[in-house]
This record gives sequence, C-alpha cells and structure tokens, in this order.
Amino acid sequence: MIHGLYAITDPQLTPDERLLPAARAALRGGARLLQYRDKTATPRQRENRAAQLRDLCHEFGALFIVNDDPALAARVHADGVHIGQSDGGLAAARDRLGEQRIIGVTCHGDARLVVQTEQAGADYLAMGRFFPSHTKPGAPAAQLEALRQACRQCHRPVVAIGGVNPDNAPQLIQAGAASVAVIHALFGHPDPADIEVAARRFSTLF
Ligand SMILES: Cc1ncc(COP(=O)(O)OP(=O)(O)O)c(N)n1
Ligand SMILES: Cc1ncsc1CCOP(=O)(O)O
Ligand SMILES: [Mg+2]
Repeated sequence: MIHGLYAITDPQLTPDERLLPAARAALRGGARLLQYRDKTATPRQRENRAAQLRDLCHEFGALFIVNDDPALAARVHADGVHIGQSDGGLAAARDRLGEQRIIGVTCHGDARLVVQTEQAGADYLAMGRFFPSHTKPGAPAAQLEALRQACRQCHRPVVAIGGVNPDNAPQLIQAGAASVAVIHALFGHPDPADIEVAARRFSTLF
C-alpha cells in the first residue's frame, strides 16, 4: 500500500558506508516506502546495494522501489520502479515488470497528466517539486492547487515530493497526498539517530 513516509536515498548524503544505517534509521522511524536513487554508482554497485536495501525494507515490511531502471528493479525483485518523463516510458516498464509490481510516474505539476497517467496504468503518481529543494533545485515547480485538483480526480495514490520537511508536509497531506517523498529532510542528518527522529515526525503526520 502506498501511504505514509517515502524515503529516497541519495549518493551524496548516503554514500556506501552510510547507506544501510541511514536506510535502517528511516525504516525504524516508520518509512513505508524506500527508493534507491543513485545515478553515479557502477552497475555492479547498484545491483549489490539494491539487493541489500530490498532485504532491509522487507525486514520492516516496507516497499522497496528502484529509481529510473526497470531492468534493475526486475533483477533484484524490487517491489517496483519509479520513472520520470524521460525514463523510457510506462509501457516499456510494465512490459519489463509485469502487472504485479508497482510503477510510479513523475507528473511534475500537471493534474491532467496525473489523470492520463493513471488511465495509462501507473500505480501511483508523483507531483512536485512543491518547495525549494536542496537535492534537485532545478526540478519543475508544482502548485498546491494542482495537487488538490489531481487528488480530487485521481483514484490512485498521489505522492508529493520536493523540499518536503515535517513543517510543510501537513499542507501536502491536507491537499490529498497519500505519501510524501523525502531526501534532504531525512538523509541530510549525519547521525542515524536524527534520521530516525525526523522519520518519526513525518510518520506521525499520517
Ligand atoms: C517518488 C518520486 N517522485 C518523483 C521522482 C523524480 O523522478 P524523475 O522525474 O525521473 O527524476 P529523478 O529522480 O530520476 O532525478 C522520484 N525519483 N521519486
Ligand atoms: C527527485 C526529485 N524530483 C523532484 S524534487 C526531487 C528531490 C527531492 O529531494 P528533497 O527532499 O531533498 O527536496
Ligand atoms: Mg528518473
């Protein structure tokens, strides 16, 4: 089920030696989904890390999602994949992963695209960025009103992303977001104990 805190790893904030303790802390704090997002590691490193994160997520009963790469998601038996508008398309990802696995799709700030993408068979729709983002400052901006509209019209869960922290997340949840996806406000904390505290703050909002 796609609901609650959605933690996303980052190669700068969660490099190899920090990845598993940081991810564990987010899961201990109640993250219900975790995405492996790493555009810099080698294919072998990506596969090893993804397999370790999958096992960790399943220890906590959380869903494990791979960013960008349906083939890697299939190889490591992830629960699903997240794709953007330039990541090869929903149809190709569905062919690769079958009907049982989750496919989430970025729809930026476009409520009409959310509805179209739901009709095309996505399992969740992601909108953002809603706030200034440390991690991806150039991501297209999205408005809260578009989120409200999308959540009224769409039957699948809508995930909100971009500069989300425990203080601004309530606005997104009130607008109808089923989940908030977070990098910096979780993994920007160097100490895993602080990651866990931050994750718990998010989790109690749901
Ligand atoms: C949950 C979630 N939402 C949005 C994104 C962004 O995906 P994309 O637009 O493909 O950008 P990159 O993350 O690949 O830079 C995401 N990864 N996860
Ligand atoms: C991947 C992505 N897509 C839109 S904003 C963003 C980054 C989210 O990271 P942060 O929570 O640090 O803003
Ligand atoms: Mg992508």
